[in-house]
Amino acid sequence: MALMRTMSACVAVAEKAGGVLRDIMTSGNLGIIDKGGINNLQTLADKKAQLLIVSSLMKHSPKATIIGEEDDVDYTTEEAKSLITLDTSSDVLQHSCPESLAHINEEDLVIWVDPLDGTKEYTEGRKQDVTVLIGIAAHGEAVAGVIYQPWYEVQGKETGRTLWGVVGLGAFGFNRQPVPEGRKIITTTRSHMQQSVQDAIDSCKPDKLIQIGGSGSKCILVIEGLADAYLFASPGTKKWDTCAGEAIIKALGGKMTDVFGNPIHYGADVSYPNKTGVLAAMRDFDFYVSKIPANIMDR
Ligand SMILES: O=P(O)(O)O[C@H]1[C@H](O)[C@@H](O)[C@H](OP(=O)(O)O)[C@@H](O)[C@H]1O
Ligand SMILES: [Mg+2]
Ligand SMILES: [Mg+2]
Ligand SMILES: [Mg+2]
Repeated sequence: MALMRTMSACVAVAEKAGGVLRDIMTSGNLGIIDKGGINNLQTLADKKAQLLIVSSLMKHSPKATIIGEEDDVDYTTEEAKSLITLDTSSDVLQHSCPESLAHINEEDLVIWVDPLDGTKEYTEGRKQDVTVLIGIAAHGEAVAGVIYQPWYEVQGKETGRTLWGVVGLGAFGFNRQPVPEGRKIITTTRSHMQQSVQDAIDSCKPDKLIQIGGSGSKCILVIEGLADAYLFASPGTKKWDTCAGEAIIKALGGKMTDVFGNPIHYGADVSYPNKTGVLAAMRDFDFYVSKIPANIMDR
């Protein structure tokens, strides 16, 4: 039951953090900082949303390990205390924990927090690409996750939405489109395109390519059946970019690995970068793996 309790808090805090992203965007004062590297920005929203999420989860699930993207956040301040919320999601709590995960204790959990995925797009006003990502791993594997989309539109209104899932239970908060047999639509980076990424895509001969920002937004395309694979043959994403999406995709019967089909490990002691890229698909997974040249990232 520890997993469902923690997951119910993750869903509630992801939604609250989405409110922080909306408020700071509305204020117009984003406080953009360049963290170095290619298109690697931080804003006041990344920091405040992480402060809210991590302070709240430390209080709610004190025995879990929590790893957030931003490393310059002080959890001992008055601001941190004022942002703590112990809300939980009744949508999550109405479900029982799947038997396969019932033995997991709070101290087994590693929570990967990306308070604002798609920061570059956030600074450009590309709000549909922005998400809040919280993934939960146990014994090294992604087991549960929430993706909150603060600017998701319903009938022209930016109401936001929450997609969440637990492996062995299922995934909720979206409608999956019926997907024609054999279709190959690939989604990939918008702002980190390079030769290895293009070569891997070309080798799969997709029917169509969708380039959007953010790892969460690309996972959503796969989850909803609007894309068939998320393929990024390059270093660039980190464990907090992929854990939540991987858990939801797995909960739906799909798969996420590196581009060679090797599992991504999410234990507390792993290195953060996904050095050998990302591949996620709901079906035809082996087809995509078979098309990736073995030396794709050494060229
Ligand atoms: O949380 P941020 O830093 O916005 O996460 C980014 C990654 O840093 C970035 O590398 C990924 O690149 P693309 O948008 O080009 O795919 C992005 O997916 C985000 O996850
Ligand atoms: Mg970032
Ligand atoms: Mg990210
Ligand atoms: Mg981020």
